[in-house]
Order: sequence, then C-alpha cells, then structure tokens
Amino acid sequence: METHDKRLPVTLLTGALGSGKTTLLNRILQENHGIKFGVIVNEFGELSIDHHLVVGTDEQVVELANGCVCCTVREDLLDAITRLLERKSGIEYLVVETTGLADPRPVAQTFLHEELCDDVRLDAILTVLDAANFHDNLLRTGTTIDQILAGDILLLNKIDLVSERMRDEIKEEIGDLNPYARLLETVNGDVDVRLLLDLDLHRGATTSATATTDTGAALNPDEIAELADLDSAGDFVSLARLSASAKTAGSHLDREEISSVSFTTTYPFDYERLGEFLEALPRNIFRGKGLLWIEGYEQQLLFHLVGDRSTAVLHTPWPEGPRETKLVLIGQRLNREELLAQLDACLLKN
Ligand SMILES: Nc1nc2c(ncn2[C@@H]2O[C@H](COP(=O)(O)OP(=O)(O)OP(=O)(O)O)[C@@H](O)[C@H]2O)c(=O)[nH]1
Repeated sequence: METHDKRLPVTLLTGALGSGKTTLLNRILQENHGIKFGVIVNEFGELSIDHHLVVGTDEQVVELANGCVCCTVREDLLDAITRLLERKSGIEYLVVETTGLADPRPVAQTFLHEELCDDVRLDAILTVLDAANFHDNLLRTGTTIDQILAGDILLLNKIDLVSERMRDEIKEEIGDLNPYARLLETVNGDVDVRLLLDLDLHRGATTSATATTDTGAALNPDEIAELADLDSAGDFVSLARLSASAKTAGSHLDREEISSVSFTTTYPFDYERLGEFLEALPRNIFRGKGLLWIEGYEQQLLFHLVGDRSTAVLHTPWPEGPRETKLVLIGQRLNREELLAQLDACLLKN
C-alpha cells in the first residue's frame, strides 16, 4: 500500500442480513496481497458464528456479539479498535463487518472519534446487496436503504440467482438511490480486491461535525425522499448521509420487532427431525446460520437460511474435544420458547 497517510485504513463492510458480507470478507482475506489484516465482526445474536467462518488464522479477529454495532455495542467497537491499536500487532489494514441490521453511518462516525481519528482513517464503506432477496420485505428493512445511501461501493451480489432483467431493474433502483457510488456485480463476492481496498474515499472527513463522503455531496431529506420515491420526507431525516446523527440505542431493531434466538447444545441432532423442523420454519424467520452436530457425521454441518432459501453443507471436521452445536435464528416477532422447545425435540439425548 502506497500512501503518505500513516493512519490505519478501515474498510466498513455493510449490507443486509445474509447478503454475502462474510463471503466477501473471506474473499478479501484469501487474496495473496501480503497485507496483515485485523478484522472486527459484529453479530446480532449472542453467539458468534462468523468468527468460526472467517478464514485465515493469521488474521486478528475480534468479535462483537449480542448487539448491533450501530446502536448498543458502539462503545465496544471503540474499545475493540483501541485494543487492537494498543496491541501493536502489526496490523496494516482493518475490516469491520457490521451486522446486517446496522446503519453504517453512526459506525463510520466512530472512526472520527477524537480517540481514534489520529490513528485510523475510514477508507470506504462497502455495501453488499443481495440480488436474490432485494425485494424481500423482511430482509429489506429501512436500514437497507441507509446502507445503500451510505455505500461508496455497492456490490450487487448473488447475481447468479436472478434473471438479467431483474438485475437491470435492481441496478436502476440502486442507481436512483445512490448515483454517486460505484456499482460492481458479483457472485460469491468474487471481485478484484484492488477495487475495494485503500481507495481513500473519505479524505477530509476529520471530525464528526464535518463528516461527509467525497463521493458526493450530502443529500437533504427531501432529495432523498424524492429519489427513493418515498411519500413524505419528514420521517426520513435519518436518511441523510454521514452527516446524520447517531440513532438512539436499539431503537430501529425494537421498532421493527427484530430479535434473535440462539441455541447451543452438546447433544447431536437427529437428521430427519432437524430436517423437518427447518423445512417448516415460519416465514417471519428470515436469517439463520449455524454449525451443527448431526448424529453420524464427523464434519460440522454449515447451515444458512436467507429469506426462503436455505443451504446445509458439510464443513470442516469437528475439532478435538466435545462437540457443540451453535445455531442462531433471526426474525420478526419470534416465539422464543416455542423455537427452543422445537429444537430441543430434534436432539438425540440417549
Ligand atoms: N448463490 C449464491 N450464494 C451466495 C452468494 N454470496 C453468498 N452466498 C451465500 O449466502 C449465504 C449468506 O452469506 P454470508 O456471507 O454469510 O452473508 P452475511 O452477509 O455475512 O450474513 P450475516 O452476517 O448474517 O448478515 C451463504 O450461504 C453464502 O454461501 C452468491 O453470490 N451466490
């Protein structure tokens, strides 16, 4: 990396739940670029699954679980970065992956905090968009629009799952919302990482008072409402770009009644029973991920649910020692007790 700015560059990775952020992160880390990365992953549930899915043991991975980094764990992010800097671990580049529910703008403001702005610089905000679920009303929350508006680079991912016509429609919609961003089309985040890193797109944003992107002037709420085809500008003051003030803790998740249920167990699942449970998951559950112990399998089963599409593939073998399933389900108005009881009924306990 050739730059006169000695501060640690930070790329903020955002995008809806299940859009492909971790897949893109792994793509970045696996590239043969010789850069020593630090990674901070923020997950919504109490359990961190991503931590196990981020490749590369050399990377310094810090997990911020149990909250959304744009609200409740913002202080934790500040602490995590401060600790990474203090460790003098030789990190040359930091990638922060937010939860799919985070508004990236208050997170971006964290890097302008007086404790950090002399040591780190926000390089760019990358927003991953899920072409297959772009119009899914549950996955596309108000925050999805925030993420599009804040993105310097928009990666339209999962284009393998949609028709060309649908792709064009989505591109038009995204272009209307944020005409300033660069748009890249990807499958499994497969893109030349030089298009993503060390772009220095936030030069000049030094204090939270002056924060803005230099990919375009901040839009006022009326302009945004017009572009986004919204009925009233009044409710969308928060849609202004980085100049928007941070939201109050937890507010957007509470308002949307989104919560998660985490399930851990040291008993194996019965394959058939678990299959029936997953098949019958109600539609208000729109994201799931887990590393599961299935009776008779020596490998961990990696489960992903995004919208109405789920995959279960054999992952790496279980490490030595006791096996423990970790599963997180995210949805709207979840019946926690019922879900936990149903999962428990899928276990083989003797
Ligand atoms: N078909 C297809 N699947 C993809 C693509 N990109 C990612 N996936 C799959 O989508 C699922 C979710 O991907 P992740 O990378 O975990 O998504 P994420 O944005 O990190 O998810 P959260 O952290 O929960 O917000 C996984 O099963 C991926 O293998 C793609 O381009 N095409």
